[in-house]
Amino acid sequence: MAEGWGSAEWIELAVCIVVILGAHVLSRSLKLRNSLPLPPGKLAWFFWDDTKDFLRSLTVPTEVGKWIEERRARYGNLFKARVFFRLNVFALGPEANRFVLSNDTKFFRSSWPKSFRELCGNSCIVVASGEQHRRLRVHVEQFLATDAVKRFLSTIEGCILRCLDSWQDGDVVHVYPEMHLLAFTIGYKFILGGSKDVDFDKLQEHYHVLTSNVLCFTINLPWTRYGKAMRARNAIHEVVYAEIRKRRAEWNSGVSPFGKDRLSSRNIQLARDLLDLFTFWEVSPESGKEWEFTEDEIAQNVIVMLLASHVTTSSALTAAVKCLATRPDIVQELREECRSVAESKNSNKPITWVDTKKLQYARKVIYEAVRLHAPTSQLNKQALSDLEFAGCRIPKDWVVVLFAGETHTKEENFPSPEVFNPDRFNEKIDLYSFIPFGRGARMCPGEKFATVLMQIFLYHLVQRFEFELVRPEEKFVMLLGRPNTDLPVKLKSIREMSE
Ligand code: HEM
Repeated sequence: MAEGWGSAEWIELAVCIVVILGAHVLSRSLKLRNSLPLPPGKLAWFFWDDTKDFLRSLTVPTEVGKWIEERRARYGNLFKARVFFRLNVFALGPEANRFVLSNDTKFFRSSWPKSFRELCGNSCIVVASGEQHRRLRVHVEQFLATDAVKRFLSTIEGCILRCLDSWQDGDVVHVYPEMHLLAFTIGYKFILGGSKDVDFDKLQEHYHVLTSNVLCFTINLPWTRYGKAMRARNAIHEVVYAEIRKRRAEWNSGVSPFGKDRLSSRNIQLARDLLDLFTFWEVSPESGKEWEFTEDEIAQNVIVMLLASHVTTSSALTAAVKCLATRPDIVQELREECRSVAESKNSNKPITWVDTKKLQYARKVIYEAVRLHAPTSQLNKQALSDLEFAGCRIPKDWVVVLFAGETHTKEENFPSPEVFNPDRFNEKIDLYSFIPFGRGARMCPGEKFATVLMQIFLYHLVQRFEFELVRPEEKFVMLLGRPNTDLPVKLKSIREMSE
C-alpha cells in the first residue's frame, strides 16, 4: 500500500485525520450548543419598543420594578429583550447572580454604555479588562485594605463632625445633597489628597456635570449633554495632571514624604492617598518605563474612583436615614449601642478602629438599608463566548443583566422583604442573595471604606439628633443610582430635648 510514501506523506495524512476529527468534534459541540434554546422572551424589531418601557422603570418612581415583574410573570427568571442598542438576557435571583459573578472576568467582561467608556476612559478600573484590570485591581485592593482606612479614620470623622456641626435644632435639612457633599469631600481627600491648590467648588461643579451626563448619546457638540460632560471631564483631568506634576517635581527634588523611594507593598503605608499610589508605584527595571502608570491612566483611575465612591455612598447614607426616620425603635437600639461605645471611652476622643468594630448594630442598619435600596441595583456583564445557563444558551457578546434590588426584595430570599429589620443580619445570609457591593472578581473594593464611613456617620447622628420625615407619604426609590428625593428631614437636637 501507498508505495513510495515517505515519512512526510505519512505525517501529512496524520495531520489531515486529526484536522477532520477535530472539525467533526467541534461541529458536534456547536450543534449541541445551537440546539439549546435561547431564553424565552420577545425581541422587539425596533430597539425603542422595549427601551422606552425599560427606561421608565429606571426613571419614574411609580414604575420601578414593573417592567421586570411583568416579564418575570410571563417568562420566569431568565428572559431575553432588546434594550438600548443591544441584545440582553435578564437573569434574576441568587442562582443567576452566582453563575455570573463567580465567573466574572473569566466568562464575562463588564459592559458600559459608549458614553461612559469614552468619558471615563478604557484604562479605568471599572472598564478595563484582562491583565490591565488585574494590575489595577491589585493596587486598589492593597490600598483599600484595612490599613489605609484605619489611617484615614480621623479625616473621615472630622468631615462628618463638620457636616453635623452645621445642623441645628429645628432645622429642615435636605439629606441627599448634604450626604452628597459629605461623601464627595471625604472621597476627594482620600483619593486626591484634598490639596489646597485645587478650587474645590469648581471641581465639585465639574463632577456634577460629569455624573449627571455620563449616560447619554455621544454627540460631541458644545450644547449637547455629551459635549458638556466631555468639557467637565477634561477640566477634571487638568486638575489631576497638575497635581501629578507637582508631586513628581517634589519627588524629583527629594522633598516628597518618601524621599526618592518608590512605593510598593513594603512601604504602601507611606502613600498619602490613592493618587500617590498610582503616581509613585515601583517599576520593574526591565520594563524600561520611567513611571508605572501614565498621567492619562492615573487621571482616568482617580476620577472613576471618586465617582464610584461618592455617588454610591451618598445614596446609601440617604437610604439609611430614610429607613431610620420611620423606625424610632430601631433608632433607639442604635443610639444605645453608640452611647455604650462612647461611654467606654472619653467621648471627646476621636473614634478608633476598635470602636468601629463594636458598632455591629450600625453595620446591620447599613446592610439593611442597602438591601432595601441598593445604589447599584443593576449589573451588566457581556458574555465572552457562548454560554449555557439554566438549560438555555447565552450567545457570545449578549449582555447579561443582574438586578440586586430584585433579588433583595423577594420573599424566598428575605422573609417579609419590605420590612426594615437590621436583625435579619444576625443570621448567615446567602452570599449571592445579598449583592449591594457585587461579588467575585469585580466586587466593590471600597466596601470596607464605605461601611466604616457610614458607621461613623450614624454613630454621631443618632447621639445628636432625633429626625423625622417632612414628607412621610413620599415614595423612596433609587433612580439610576440616586434617590428620587432630596429627603428633607426635621431635626430635634437631643441636648435640647433633655434640657
Ligand atoms: C455604599 C457604597 C458603595 C456601594 C453600594 C458600591 C457598590 C459597588 C458595586 C455593586 C460594584 C461592583 C460592580 C461590578 O460588578 O461590576 C462596585 C465596584 C467598585 N467600587 Fe464600589 N460601592 C460603594 C462604595 C465604594 C467606594 C467608597 C469606593 C472607593 C473608595 C468604591 C470603588 C469601587 C470600584 C473602584 C469598583 C470597580 C471594581 C472593579 O471593577 O474591579 N466603591 N461598587
